[in-house]
Amino acid sequence: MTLRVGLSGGIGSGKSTVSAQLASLGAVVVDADAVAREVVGPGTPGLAQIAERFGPDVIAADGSLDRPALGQVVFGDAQARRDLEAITHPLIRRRSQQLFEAAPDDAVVAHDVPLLVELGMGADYALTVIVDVAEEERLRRLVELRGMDEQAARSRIRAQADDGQRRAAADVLVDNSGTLDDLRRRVDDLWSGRIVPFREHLADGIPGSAPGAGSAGEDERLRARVEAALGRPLGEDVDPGALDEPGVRHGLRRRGLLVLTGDGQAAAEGRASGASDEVVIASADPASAARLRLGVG
Ligand SMILES: CC(C)(COP(=O)(O)OP(=O)(O)OC[C@H]1O[C@@H](n2cnc3c(N)ncnc32)[C@H](O)[C@@H]1O)[C@@H](O)C(=O)NCCC(=O)NCCS
Ligand SMILES: Nc1ncnc2c1ncn2[C@@H]1O[C@H](COP(=O)(O)OP(=O)(O)OP(=O)(O)O)[C@@H](O)[C@H]1O
Repeated sequence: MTLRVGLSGGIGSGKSTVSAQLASLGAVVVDADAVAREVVGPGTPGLAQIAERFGPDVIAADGSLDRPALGQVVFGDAQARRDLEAITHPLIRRRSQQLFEAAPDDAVVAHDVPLLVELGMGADYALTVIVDVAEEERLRRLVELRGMDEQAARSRIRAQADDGQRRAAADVLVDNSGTLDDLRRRVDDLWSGRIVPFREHLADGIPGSAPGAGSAGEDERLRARVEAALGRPLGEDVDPGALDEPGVRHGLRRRGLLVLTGDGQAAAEGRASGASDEVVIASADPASAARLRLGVG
C-alpha cells in the first residue's frame, strides 16, 4: 500500500523545494502544476476547450497555450478562473490518478498540489504537509528571487486560501521562514521522523499488540482522540460507515490515528466497512501500544 502524502502551501512557500528534497529521499512526486501543464499541451482536448472558452488571445503563435496571457485573465476574474478550473481540474485529477497507480506498491507518493486546501483534498492523504511562510515573505521571495511582478503575485495570493486556513488543514507544518538550510533539516526530520516510520508501520500491518495492550492512560487518550474525530462519544459499537466519512477519516489522521480491519491490516481508503466485523483504531506512532477495538454495530 502506498503512503500518500499531500504537500501544499501558498504560492512561493517552497513546495517545489520541499518536493525536490522528498524526491531525492526516495518519494515518488506527483506535481499538480506539471500535470496541469501536460493536460493542456499542444494538440490536447484540454487546450481546445480553453481556446473555445477564452478565444485566440490566449493561444501563442506556435499553437501552445500563452500562459502569461491566460494568467492575466483568470487571476483578475474569479468567474474566468472557475471556468478554467472546470476545464482543467477533471483532466488533472484523471492524469494524477494514473500517476498514483503507476507508483510502486510500497512507495511514498508526495502529491505537490497548490490548491489542496481550497479543493478540500485533505482526506485523500495519510498525512497533509503544509509549507508555512507568512504572506509578505512569500511575496518578497516571488518578487526578488523569482522576478515576478508584485501585482501579479498579489492577485494569485488573493485567489488562494489564507495562511490560517492552510494551517488548520495541516497534519504537519513545515516552517520555511528561515534559511534554505533550515528547511533542508526540517524536511530530513519530516522524512525520517514521520514519513518513514508511518510507511513501516503500514507495511508491517501494525505489528505487536492486541487491542487494550496500551497502558490504561494510553487507551483512554486514544479513545478521547477517536471521540474528538467523530464529534461524539463512542458507545460499545460503532457504525464503520461513520469512520469512512471523509471528514472523520481526515479527523482521525490529523490526530495521528489509523483505522485497521479486525485482523490488523491497515484499512484501505473507504474500506473500514469491508469484510471484517470489527475495526481497530491504532495510533500511527509506532511507539504506542494503544489499540481500540470497535464491534461493528
Ligand atoms: C493560469 C495558468 C495558465 C497560469 O500559468 P503559469 O505558468 O503562469 O503558472 P503555473 O501554472 O506555473 O502556476 C504557478 C502557481 O500559481 C498558482 N495557481 C495556479 N492556478 C491557480 C488557481 N486556479 N487558483 C489559485 N492559484 C493558482 C499556484 O500557486 C501555482 O503553483 C495556470 O496556472 C493554470 O492553468 N491554472 C489552472 C489549473 C490549476 O488550477 N492549477 C493548479 C494546480 S491544481
Ligand atoms: N528558506 C528559503 N530562503 C530563501 N529562499 C527560499 C527559501 N525557500 C524557498 N526559497 C526560494 O523561494 C522561491 C519560491 O520557492 P519554491 O519555488 O520552492 O515555492 P513554491 O511553493 O513551489 O512556489 P509555486 O507556488 O510558485 O509553485 C524560490 O525562488 C526558492 O528558491
